[in-house]
Amino acid sequence: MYKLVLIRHGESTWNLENRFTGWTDVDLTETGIAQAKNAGQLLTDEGYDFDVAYTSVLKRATRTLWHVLDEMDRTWLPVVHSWRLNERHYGALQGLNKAETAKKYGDDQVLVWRRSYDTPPPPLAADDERSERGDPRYAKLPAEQVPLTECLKDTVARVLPFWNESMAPAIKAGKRIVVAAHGNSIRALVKYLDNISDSDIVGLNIPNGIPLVYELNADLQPLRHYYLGDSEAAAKAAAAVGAQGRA
Ligand SMILES: O=C(O)[C@@H](CO)OP(=O)(O)O
Repeated sequence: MYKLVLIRHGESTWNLENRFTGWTDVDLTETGIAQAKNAGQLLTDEGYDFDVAYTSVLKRATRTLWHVLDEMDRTWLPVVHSWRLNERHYGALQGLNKAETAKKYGDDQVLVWRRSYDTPPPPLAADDERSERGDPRYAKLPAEQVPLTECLKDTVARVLPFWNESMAPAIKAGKRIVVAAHGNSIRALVKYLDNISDSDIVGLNIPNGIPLVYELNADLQPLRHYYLGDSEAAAKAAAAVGAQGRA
């Protein structure tokens, strides 16, 4: 049996301000730092240890990982960064307040933009100053691979090659891995692992900074999954994430 640990980053400044974030590179708040440290402490208390860590190229996930590894006295572990673990790109919604957007367009429309499997939010214009095209961290990608918007289906399509080519082989080689990523890149992975339908994935929300453990069989099929620590608190925090897009 293998174990895979997924952690959504701690609270970010734009989580606090309730703004659509996507690929915008905002930092953690003090609460977010405390959540990340707490996740590291929980993992230590429960006897977890890792051989390799994975994260995105965004600082809220990277710094979450740093705090987790620091708490575990594992700052020396190899860390693999990939843009493929980035948050789902939020297109022209990046920067807007979620509740205000729901006031303007309605809760149902915002739910579609936030959680539907295959309807992307309106795209950014390529020359919009918010576009990440031209950002040095994506310099090796062809410009058209730097998204202007994404639905979850698009995110699944770019997370899965990384799972298949890097993470899954590492797990099968016996490496214990921890992944610090984002609400929707984790939803993409969970949808694939648990084979969740396009309609059921709408109801899945991932809370900040709580380790989500997947137990996998030899073929990397999930046997069970659970949040470490207080499961009621995790369920409440996930429901609160769901409510962020209401007017
Ligand atoms: O804004 C975002 O990028 C994500 C995660 O914070 O939000 P949501 O939960 O609305 O998909």
